[in-house]
Amino acid sequence: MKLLVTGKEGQVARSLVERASGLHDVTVITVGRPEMDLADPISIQHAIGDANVDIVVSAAAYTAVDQAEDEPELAHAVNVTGAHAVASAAATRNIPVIHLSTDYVFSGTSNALYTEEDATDPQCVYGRTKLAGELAVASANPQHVILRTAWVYSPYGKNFVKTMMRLAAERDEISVVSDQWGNPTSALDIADGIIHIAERILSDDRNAPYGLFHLTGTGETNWSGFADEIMKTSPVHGGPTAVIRPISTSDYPTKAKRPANSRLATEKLKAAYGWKAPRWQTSLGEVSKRILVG
Ligand SMILES: NC(=O)C1=CN([C@@H]2O[C@H](COP(=O)(O)OP(=O)(O)OC[C@H]3O[C@@H](n4cnc5c(N)ncnc54)[C@H](O)[C@@H]3O)[C@@H](O)[C@H]2O)C=CC1
Repeated sequence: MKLLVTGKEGQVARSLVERASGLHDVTVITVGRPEMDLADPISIQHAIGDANVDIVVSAAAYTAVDQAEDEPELAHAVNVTGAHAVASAAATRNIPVIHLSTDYVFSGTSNALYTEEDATDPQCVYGRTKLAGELAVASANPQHVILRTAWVYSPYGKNFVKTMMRLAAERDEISVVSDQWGNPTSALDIADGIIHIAERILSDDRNAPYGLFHLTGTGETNWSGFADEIMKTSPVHGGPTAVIRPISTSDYPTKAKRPANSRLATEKLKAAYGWKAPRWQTSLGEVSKRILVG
């Protein structure tokens, strides 16, 4: 099986390359800037048209949540027009697309886990562009699996786990918000899930269940609880630790509004594809070790 993944340096793209390298029957090729720019639809046509692949994984996105408030046009060009062009280029070649989306499509005012059927109401530019991107992908390519994920971390790129470890090396105490709830998700688990889904799509002769699914780490916490767990696992692998001080969102203002609750229900994915991510604490242990020990 050959996968084409957008974004060369992204957490999910690099995790897919890593996981595929351990499998003899999965090849991953990545395309990204400068030759493939999501803001340039012609470059997308070239990148996907030239590749002979089984599945396209649309993982690249404008992911700077706060910066998007100042650059709504660019965020829209990448997350909506670009995502549409990727899905459409794949559709022209009869290739299914697996597209990544976000928990930030929800307002966060519900206290329950959000299902795929729940009403969306994004509160920030990033969330609005990712929601419009979902609709654009679905309309461009009937063979689509859209995966909403959340709170992504990995050994690669910039993420919350690495930020907490850096801050712990610099200070004794770190203030972290405790009133935003969600599901920490390892990009390595996302990669495993994507490979599982892609194999199913191909083995079912492309009659696999298409549509919208939630894929996150199993279990939930708030950012302060996530930080606490990082501070527990870090010293196990010789890393720094610090005291985590819970604060409220009002004490840590950000440009983009985040949902207070964006915990996602993942039963639909489990029922359709028989796949579920490990508990988030288990995956965090693996990633912490990778960051600290290699
Ligand atoms: N990081 C997170 O916490 C979350 C991510 N997601 C979604 O999951 C997917 C994967 O996220 P990550 O791997 O964490 O993202 P990332 O931020 O690590 O990587 C994004 C990639 O997109 C590329 N990119 C950005 N603009 C581009 C452009 N104009 N043309 C070509 N490439 C461009 C970047 O160069 C980078 O390689 C994205 O669709 C994101 O929206 C969803 C929920 C949470």
